[in-house]
Amino acid sequence: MSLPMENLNRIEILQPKVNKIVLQGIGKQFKVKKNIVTAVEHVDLAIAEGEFVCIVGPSGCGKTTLLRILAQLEQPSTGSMNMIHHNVNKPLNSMVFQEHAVFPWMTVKKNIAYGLNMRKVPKRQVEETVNHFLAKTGLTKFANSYPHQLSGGMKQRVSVARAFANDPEILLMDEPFAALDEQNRIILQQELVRIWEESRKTVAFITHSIDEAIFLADRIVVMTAHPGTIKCSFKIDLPRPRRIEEVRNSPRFQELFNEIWGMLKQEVEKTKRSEGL
Ligand SMILES: Nc1ncnc2c1ncn2[C@@H]1O[C@H](COP(=O)(O)OP(=O)(O)OP(=O)(O)O)[C@@H](O)[C@H]1O
Repeated sequence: MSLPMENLNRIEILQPKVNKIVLQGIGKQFKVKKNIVTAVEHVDLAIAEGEFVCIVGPSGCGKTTLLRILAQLEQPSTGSMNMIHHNVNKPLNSMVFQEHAVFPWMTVKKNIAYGLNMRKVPKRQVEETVNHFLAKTGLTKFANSYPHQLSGGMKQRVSVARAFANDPEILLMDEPFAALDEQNRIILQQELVRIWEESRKTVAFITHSIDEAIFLADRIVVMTAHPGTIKCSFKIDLPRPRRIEEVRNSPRFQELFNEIWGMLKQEVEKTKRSEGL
């Protein structure tokens, strides 16, 4: 069931969970030569502690801009953002990008350990954590390899392992599997779900794929066409732990897909019209 914007806040207040992230009236404008481009406007969004939220929306609607605001890489032009940071000795957030942003001069092991070493975590703990996430992402055999010796899917695994090993309170993921072939994408989605179900970190994950969003998320937020704002939100009431075959074969998956696509399609069509297509 889609939730119109006016019901969103009321429902979020009724949720017993604590909000980890609260965005109110967020807007972002960029100056391009003499013009002003409004990337996002009037974004009201709350993400609960431990919630996995996927954000979908038509191309150019401002998803990445919103994620960069959450990562504090971009300053909003309007509105306010509050994030609860429980343990200041750990990072508030880590970001995983579409293109595997790994350090080419470091081995897989060193890449995964990077954030922990920067925080001067004791060596033994670094070793344990790195070995744990090497195993979780199937990279143990490649611990001493360099990124150029790995496939695209394996490099993206390194990025995911590094983000989890860093142990942030919030994970921000910008289409992390978009550049992968379908088989690798499915395997990484399944691995991500498995790792996340153990840690239950707060996640904001951008994707163009409704299938991927339904499989991963507790809630899917649909954005409008450019300039992007929040259109509606869908609770994904599929049981966990999730297995991709079971999810895709369930009648509920089809229902959710149709409802979400119904909402998203209108925005994609608006985008096409505005581009004169
Ligand atoms: N640094 C910038 N300077 C100027 N304009 C920008 C900048 N970053 C984003 N924009 C503009 O803001 C709008 C939203 O861009 P953004 O990349 O956030 O969208 P998106 O939904 O992530 O797109 P896509 O799905 O295609 O990746 C676009 O019109 C884009 O051109």
